[in-house]
Amino acid sequence: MPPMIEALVNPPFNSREITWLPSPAKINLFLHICGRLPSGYHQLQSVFQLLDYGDKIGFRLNPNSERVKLYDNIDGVSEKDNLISKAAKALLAHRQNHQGIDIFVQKSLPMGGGIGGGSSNAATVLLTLNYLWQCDLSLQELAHIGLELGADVPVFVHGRSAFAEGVGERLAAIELEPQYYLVATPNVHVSTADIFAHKDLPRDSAPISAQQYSFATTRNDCELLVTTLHSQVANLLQWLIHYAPSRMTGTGASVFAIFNSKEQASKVLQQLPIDVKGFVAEGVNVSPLHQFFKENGIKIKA
Ligand SMILES: C[C@](O)(CO)[C@H](O)COP(=O)(O)OP(=O)(O)OC[C@H]1O[C@@H](n2ccc(N)nc2=O)[C@H](O)[C@@H]1O
Ligand SMILES: Nc1ncnc2c1ncn2[C@@H]1O[C@H](COP(=O)(O)OP(=O)(O)OP(=O)(O)O)[C@@H](O)[C@H]1O
Repeated sequence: MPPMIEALVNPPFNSREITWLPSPAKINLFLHICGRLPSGYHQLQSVFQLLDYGDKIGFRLNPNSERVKLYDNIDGVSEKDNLISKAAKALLAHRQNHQGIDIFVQKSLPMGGGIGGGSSNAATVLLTLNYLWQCDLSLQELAHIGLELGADVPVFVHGRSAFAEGVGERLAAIELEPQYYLVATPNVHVSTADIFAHKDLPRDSAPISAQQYSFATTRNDCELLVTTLHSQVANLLQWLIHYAPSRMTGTGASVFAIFNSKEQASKVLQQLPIDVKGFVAEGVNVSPLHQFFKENGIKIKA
C-alpha cells in the first residue's frame, strides 16, 4: 500500500514504524466468592480498578504479508499459548481485509500476579485488530470473544473500572476516587486454577450491591488461603500493612497498598524488601487504551 493511502486508512498505524499502545494492569479492590457453577468456575463479586501502568503492545503494518507475526516471545510461554496470538486467532474469522500485522511486546507487568497482564494484552490486541481489520465488532461482541480467552479479558475490553459479577463478565462501570497504589509482587508463583480448586477456599460470601461497596467492609476471599500456603505473600502483606491499608489482588501473588499521594507510595516502594518487585500507579476510571483510541479519533461500537 503506498504510504499516503495507508496513512489515511489506518491512522496512527503504518508500515514504517511501530505504534505502541497501552495494555494496563488491574487490581481487584475486593474479591468475594459467592458460589460455584456446575462448570467448576466461581461466581465472584469484585471491583476492578484499572491502573495507569502496564505493558505496551506494538503494531506495525506489513504490506508484504497477510499474516500476523508476534516478534517478542514471553519467557515460559509458547507462541501458541500466548494470549496475544490467541486473541489474534480469535479475530481471524471476522476480518474484512487481509492486512498483515507485526506485533511487538514490552512487558512490564509480572506474569500470573493477579494484575491481569495477559488478559490485558489480549484485550489490546482484540481492540486494535478489530480496527485494523475493519471487523466492526461492538465492545460487547469483543468482550464475548475475550471471555473465551480468560475471565479478566472483558473488563479490559470495556475499558472502565467496574463492579463485576458472574465469573467477572457482568460489569457495571464505577467511578472511584483517584488514589495511588503501590503494587508489590513477591518472588513466588500462585496458580489461579489451584486456588480455585482448593478444598479450603471459602465460597459462601453473601452478595452485596455495587452501592454497598467500601474497601473497609470487604475482603479478598482468596487471601487467607494464599497466605497460608505461601509465606512470602503473608510476610509481604504484614510488612505493607504498617504503611497503608493493604490487600491481595486476584488470586495473588501480588498485593497492593492504598495511598493518598504518589510521594507516599513511592517512598514505600523504595523500601520494599530486596526480593520483591513493585510499581506505583494511579487508579483510573477509563483505561489508557481507550484514551489512546479517543485521542486518535478511533471509534469503537458501543
Ligand atoms: C481471580 C481473578 O483474577 C479476578 O479478577 C480472575 O477471575 C481470574 O481470571 P483469569 O486469570 O483470566 O482466569 P482464567 O484463565 O479464566 O481461569 C483460570 C482458572 O481459574 C478458575 N476460575 C477462574 C475464574 C472464575 N470466576 N472461577 C474459576 O474457578 C478456573 O479453574 C480456571 O481454569
Ligand atoms: N501475553 C501474555 N502475558 C502474560 N502472560 C501470558 C501471556 N500469554 C499467556 N500468558 C500466560 O497466562 C498466565 C496468566 O497471565 P496473567 O498475567 O493474565 O495472570 P494474572 O496476572 O494472574 O491475571 P489474572 O488476574 O487474570 O489472574 C501467565 O502465567 C502465562 O503463563
